[in-house]
Amino acid sequence: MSDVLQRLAEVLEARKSAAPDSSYVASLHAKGLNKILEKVGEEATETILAAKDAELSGDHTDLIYETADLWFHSLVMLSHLGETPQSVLDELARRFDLSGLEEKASRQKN
Ligand SMILES: N=c1c2ncn([C@@H]3O[C@H](COP(=O)(O)OP(=O)(O)OP(=O)(O)O)[C@@H](O)[C@H]3O)c2ncn1[C@@H]1O[C@H](COP(=O)(O)O)[C@@H](O)[C@H]1O
Repeated sequence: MSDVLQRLAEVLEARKSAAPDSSYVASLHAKGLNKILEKVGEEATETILAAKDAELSGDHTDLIYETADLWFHSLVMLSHLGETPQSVLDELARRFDLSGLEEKASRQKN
């Protein structure tokens, strides 16, 4: 796993037992899954709008910023449910390996 994801996952985990008023992530955990999902939804919408603007303007600053917000809140959601970013990376790796094998098999057929 990327070092940043690993370190961030550790902080998010620690925030689960922190006092709600001590940090933003602790306050999200205290408010519960619905609040976290609301934030994921909001950030997804903001990312879509930023992508549309990026295409028109060629400026990707907001696109990167909003995507970071979306990834971050998705990580809080995973952490709240007892999951880790490593599980998602493993799934992506599994699909990547699978598609690599399919590509090889189709090359062998031709
Ligand atoms: N990466 C982030 C991160 N990205 C975004 N955010 C917060 O996510 C929120 C984004 O929501 P919005 O854009 O809707 O802003 P808002 O209006 O302030 O949010 P709401 O009042 O609507 O909830 C902002 O408050 C940002 O500060 C983050 N907060 C924390 N982190 C990381 O999480 C770690 C733990 O954070 P704390 O729990 O705050 O210590 C930090 O060390 C950072 O590494």
